[in-house]
Amino acid sequence: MEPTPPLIVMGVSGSGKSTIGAALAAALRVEFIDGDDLHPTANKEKMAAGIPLTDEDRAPWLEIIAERIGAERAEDRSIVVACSALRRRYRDQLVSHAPETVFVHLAGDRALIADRQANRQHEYMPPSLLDSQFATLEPLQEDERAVLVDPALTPEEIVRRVTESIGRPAGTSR
Ligand SMILES: Nc1ncnc2c1ncn2[C@@H]1O[C@H](COP(=O)(O)OP(=O)(O)OP(=O)(O)O)[C@@H](O)[C@H]1O
Ligand SMILES: O=C(O)[C@H](O)[C@@H](O)[C@H](O)[C@H](O)CO
Repeated sequence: MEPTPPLIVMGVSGSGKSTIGAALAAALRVEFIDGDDLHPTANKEKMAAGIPLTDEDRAPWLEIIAERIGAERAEDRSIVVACSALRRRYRDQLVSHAPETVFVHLAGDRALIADRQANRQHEYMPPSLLDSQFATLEPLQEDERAVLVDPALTPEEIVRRVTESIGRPAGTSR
């Protein structure tokens, strides 16, 4: 079997990246890292103040994540990462050290995601930034390795679909 590719669980704020990323990593028995935890403090403060990040704000953060994926690959290890990855150029940067990486896009209905955001606590991300998240989101393109899933499904069903589509049904680690 080919090794499990790195996975980046992407989507707007509140789409379920942290929840699904952790569940996928557990199913695949690989490490999980949450991009939320890797933002510089200045980025967190900006978002907490209700100001969307710019390309310049995101670039160093994306680089940290890209290098981390590359470091795992150099050790022949897969990884699951939760990262918004909203724009094509961000995604290209994220996979620059591991082009076999597969994006899992939690492509959801705005009303569902707004409802979930309203019912959770977040360290720094206010629901008011959801519009800018959707405005920034660029759909995956045909030449990107990706699996699209609806975040309205249960986490168990999402994990089942993703692991099947990458040829790694849950529990069959590399
Ligand atoms: N498939 C699902 N079914 C039901 N509830 C879900 C599902 N996925 C996530 N949730 C819930 O939706 C809320 C948002 O999920 P989560 O925090 O994982 O999203 P996120 O994309 O990581 O958000 P952010 O990027 O803002 O940190 C949480 O309360 C979580 O428990
Ligand atoms: O690119 C971005 O705008 C950010 O990564 C946001 O998406 C948040 O960090 C994350 O979703 C937590 O709410």
